[in-house]
Amino acid sequence: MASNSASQILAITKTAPYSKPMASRFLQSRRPYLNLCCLSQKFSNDNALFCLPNSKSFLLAKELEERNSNNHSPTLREICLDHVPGNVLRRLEEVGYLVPTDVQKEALPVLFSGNDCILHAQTGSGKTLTYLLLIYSQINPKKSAVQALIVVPTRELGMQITKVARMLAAARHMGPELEQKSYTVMALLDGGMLRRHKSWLKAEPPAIVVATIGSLSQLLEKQILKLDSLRVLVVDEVDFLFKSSKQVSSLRKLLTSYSSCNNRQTVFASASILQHRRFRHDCIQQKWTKGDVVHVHVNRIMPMPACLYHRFVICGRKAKHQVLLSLLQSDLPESGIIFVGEQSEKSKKSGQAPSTTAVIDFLRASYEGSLDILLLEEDMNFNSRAASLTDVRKGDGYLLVSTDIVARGIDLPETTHIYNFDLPKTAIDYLHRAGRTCRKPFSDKKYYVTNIILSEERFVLQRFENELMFHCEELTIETQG
Ligand SMILES: Nc1ncnc2c1ncn2[C@@H]1O[C@H](COP(=O)(O)OP(=O)(O)OP(=O)(O)O)[C@@H](O)[C@H]1O
Repeated sequence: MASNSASQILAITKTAPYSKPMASRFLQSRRPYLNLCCLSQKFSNDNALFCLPNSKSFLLAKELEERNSNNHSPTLREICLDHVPGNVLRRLEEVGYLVPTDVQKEALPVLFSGNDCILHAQTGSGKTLTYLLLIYSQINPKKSAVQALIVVPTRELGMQITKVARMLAAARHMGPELEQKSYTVMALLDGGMLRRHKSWLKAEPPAIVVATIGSLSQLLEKQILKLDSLRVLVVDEVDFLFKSSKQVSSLRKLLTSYSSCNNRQTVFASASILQHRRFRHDCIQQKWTKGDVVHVHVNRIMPMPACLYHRFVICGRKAKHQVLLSLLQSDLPESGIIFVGEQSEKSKKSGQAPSTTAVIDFLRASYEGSLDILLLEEDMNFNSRAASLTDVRKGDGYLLVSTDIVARGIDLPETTHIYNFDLPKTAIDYLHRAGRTCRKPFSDKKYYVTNIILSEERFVLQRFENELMFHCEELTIETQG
């Protein structure tokens, strides 16, 4: 460790066990000494620079270093060493993934030892990185064949996972021996440009494919996509896919006919696997996985993250919009998602506008805050859906009005508030909607889920509370007009 007390800048070497959030948490416990807003950090290959604002910095850095030497909790690098290529590990550190989350700590050793795995951990706990690291440990970039396949329920989630997979593959510090060949990742998602994908698949199959089941099935049936060299198969949001009557038969076929569990490692991931013992049994019976599949269940007594704070407001149907507005005015979210129920077929047939439109129109007319008001729902075309998510990710702050289409897997870490304008249908849907916030694994900030309900819906919410073991606090709102 080197210190420069004049400028109070410290260079701490061998900081691998410390991520920015972890260092921040440590320093936060010494808040009287520090104004954390002034803390910044830069990572190079193995070193980090902590810029600390006052004369206590040397002391703190020394303590950090001591902890460093006493710390037995393995870093992500230590867990992945000998399995994941060095260029991917360096990329991990460049983007700030240094300390493993609980699911990464528990599941990666199991996965690296070759077991099939049911990854069952809270929303926002880092399951994506877990299975991507397994994939990078297994695939050979020099081989031109599909070696890993990730199946997802929606185009939006597929785009997000493709981005993370490509980000890990984009190694800037590769040695000359690795520079010639990098990992290729293809997104085969509903609404994509399938003709272009077909020629690409034939000419030079990518190492990793991220796919929705519909697009995937078409290409498998036409034998344009072959899975002979498949080493890892991941099914993300597995409970959702098995529940979907449209997708389940194609999924079963993929798991047993197009490839065999004996020739691949299989990973099923979700924050909600109901009757998980039964599911594991089915996995083995149906030969979706090998017989020694491991159920990695993290935080089993707490299905939802502890940093979520749940509230409800009871009001009449006509007052809901006004209550939402009052909540936005008092909460001042950094960014928020407003979940609205899907339009029923009956209401569609009668030519009524969907509830999302009514909420959007109301907010555009009445909301005077600085957040962008955006819409994302199934009935929009794929380009408009992508445009909404791009706008959301621009980082200027948003209020995203959406249906359950964004409830599964979508990672928008800036979201501080969730509003259930309409209650979800099931406790599992509640869990996934709520899980669109609280997505910074080492943060101890509080995040809010607020339910705007009619008095007769109170028992439904109470049922969710019992099932998911959380407490929801009543809020009274004074509305204008
Ligand atoms: N080791 C890590 N250190 C810091 N941040 C991490 C780490 N692992 C994952 N993250 C971040 O945590 C967030 C949530 O991760 P991810 O999307 O994988 O959650 P998930 O478990 O798949 O959640 P869901 O069940 O909702 O899909 C992401 O923003 C990701 O970048």
